[in-house]
Amino acid sequence: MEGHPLALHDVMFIPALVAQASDEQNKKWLRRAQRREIVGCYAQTELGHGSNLRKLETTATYDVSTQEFVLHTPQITSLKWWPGGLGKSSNYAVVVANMIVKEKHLGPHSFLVQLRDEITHQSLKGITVGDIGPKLSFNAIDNGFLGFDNYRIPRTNLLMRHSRVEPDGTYVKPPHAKINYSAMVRVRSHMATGQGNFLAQALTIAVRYSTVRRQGFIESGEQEVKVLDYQTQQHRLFPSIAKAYAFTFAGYETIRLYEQLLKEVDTGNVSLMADLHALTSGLKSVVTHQTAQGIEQARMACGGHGYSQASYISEIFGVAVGGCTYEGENMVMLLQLARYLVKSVEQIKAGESGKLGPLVAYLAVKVDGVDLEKGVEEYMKAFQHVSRLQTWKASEKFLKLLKSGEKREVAWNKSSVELTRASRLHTRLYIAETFKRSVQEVADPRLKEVLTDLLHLHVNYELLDMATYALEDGFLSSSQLDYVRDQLYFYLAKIRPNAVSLVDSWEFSDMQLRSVLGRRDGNVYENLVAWAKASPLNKTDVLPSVEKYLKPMMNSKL
Ligand SMILES: CCCCC/C=C\C/C=C\C/C=C\C/C=C\C/C=C\CC/C=C/C(=O)SCCNC(=O)CCNC(=O)[C@H](O)C(C)(C)COP(=O)(O)OP(=O)(O)OC[C@H]1O[C@@H](n2cnc3c(N)ncnc32)[C@H](O)[C@@H]1OP(=O)(O)O
Ligand SMILES: Cc1cc2nc3c(=O)[nH]c(=O)nc-3n(C[C@H](O)[C@H](O)[C@H](O)COP(=O)(O)OP(=O)(O)OC[C@H]3O[C@@H](n4cnc5c(N)ncnc54)[C@H](O)[C@@H]3O)c2cc1C
Repeated sequence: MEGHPLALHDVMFIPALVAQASDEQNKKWLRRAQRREIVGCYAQTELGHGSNLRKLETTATYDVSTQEFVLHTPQITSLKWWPGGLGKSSNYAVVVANMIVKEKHLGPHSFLVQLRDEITHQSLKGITVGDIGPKLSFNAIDNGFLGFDNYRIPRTNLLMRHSRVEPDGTYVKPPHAKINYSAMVRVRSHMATGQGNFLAQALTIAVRYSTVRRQGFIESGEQEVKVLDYQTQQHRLFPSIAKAYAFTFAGYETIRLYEQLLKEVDTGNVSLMADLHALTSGLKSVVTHQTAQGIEQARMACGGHGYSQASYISEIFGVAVGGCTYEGENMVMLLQLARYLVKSVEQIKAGESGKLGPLVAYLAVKVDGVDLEKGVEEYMKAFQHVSRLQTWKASEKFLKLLKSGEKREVAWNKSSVELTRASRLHTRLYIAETFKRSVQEVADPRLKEVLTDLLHLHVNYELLDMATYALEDGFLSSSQLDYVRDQLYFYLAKIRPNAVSLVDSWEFSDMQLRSVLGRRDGNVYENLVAWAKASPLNKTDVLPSVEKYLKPMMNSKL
């Protein structure tokens, strides 16, 4: 769980080579990387800049006389800072640097750079590299820093699948300005399934423990109840079970889209890039945020024992919450999606609704009301309505400020909270729709029935959570919201008998979960005692600190 020092080799280094190095370059590097003859990482973020890539300070200046790039980090803030696996494990890196050719700044480009000797593993001359120190989590990964002192690499180490620098310094542009960002888009496409998996682990622990833990009574009786029978406990855990499934389904779709994008880019078609960038920016932000919230609720649902490291939930939280920051800070990424949404509104206003992509076509279609009792399709229309309402409101606010003479960037900043709200609602609609589509495709009738219950729980929970938007313009009445509440409580109770099976179906082994509370056999109490006895503090009855500190204090006459 604490991560693996070679994780970034597989997660970003190899994918960056696959997507950005030419076939000829990959003949030299890819097989070696796949065989782990060389170990690499993805070094982009700097001490002074992570979000704003256009301001990266590391430069790669082309020297036409030697046909080399000179890599340089001119000041402290230019040091690469954060890349996973960079500090100690990697001997190579894909380094993102601002490329300068014939004094022209050509923006961020990726280079393959050797950092350490392949035999001795010592850092090479001109390179300063090390570990950045302990973090909230991921402490088995050596996130590192990296500086270059006019460090030279061959021209051919610029990754040249999409753009090139010829020996004489002629620059051949890529087919899309942001094609060099593909390694990030890839990870973002995988994050919904990855985060769904973290959420699923925490829920497995909390749900299993909630069937072992007995406390209090619902009705007076002989035996105290399992805490999972409390409606509040179900409300804490079951909507997150639905989300873990929903995120996984949404993630499968974005992974498929990314694979399709890779193929299309190779044939020169970059039309999917903007859509996938917008979609994955929103999805990574909503999913990581909701996952962190869900894991924290799972921890609290385990009461005091949830706070013990024996639960292992705090470890899962630490790793998962990193996703709110890495691969693009969540607010920054929500604002990327918002750009796309505002552009869509502008297209509609210009009478070009026909040009809208399938995921935003609903922004042009007004719905007057819904009959929620007719089922999930009507809920989808309600989600569309609230997302459309907020997207139009936020866009109009921005466009009005622009019209009043504000600079574009200032108008944007003044509208940004509303814009991020629109992005979240749009993404939650997408998650609900992929959940619905995925459940429709399930062939096994018994499985379909249980997943349909989860889908119903999800749409009722989500709609209630968005109620302010739906009430704002009278789209939903308070009696409709009462119906949503009743449905929510109905599905909590309906899911209860299947709750343990739903988490067991994820098939985490005890070794994976590392949790005393979430043990498959349910023998929690005896193992908690064994776990406590194994604490290093219990190795001796009396600690050395007693002689050193306690006794002098206790014997003092003051
Ligand atoms: C088997 C695979 C496994 C994968 C597993 C991955 C995750 C699994 C989950 C859990 C993990 C499990 C175990 C853990 C193991 C390891 C940990 C995993 C990963 C951690 C590694 C982390 C790595 C990193 O963090 S790398 C650094 C990431 N950095 C960022 O994300 C920076 C964010 N900033 C940006 O991306 C950009 O600066 C920006 C915000 C997008 C702005 O870019 P800029 O150039 O300034 O452009 P703009 O002027 O704003 O926009 C111009 C125009 O371009 C459009 N645009 C921008 N980007 C893109 C793009 N990528 N594609 C297409 N279009 C783009 C933008 O929208 C705008 O368009 P417009 O003008 O039409 O509006
Ligand atoms: C666990 C972990 C692993 C990482 N792994 C890697 C790696 O392998 N390789 C790599 O290169 N990097 C890696 N990173 C770095 C990571 O990608 C960046 O930290 C991340 O992109 C955020 O950038 P930042 O640190 O500059 O945040 P900042 O941009 O400084 O964020 C600070 C605050 O400013 C706000 N903000 C910034 N810009 C804007 C804006 N335009 N509009 C509104 N608000 C804004 C943010 O929302 C945030 O609230 C990793 C980070 C972590 C935590």
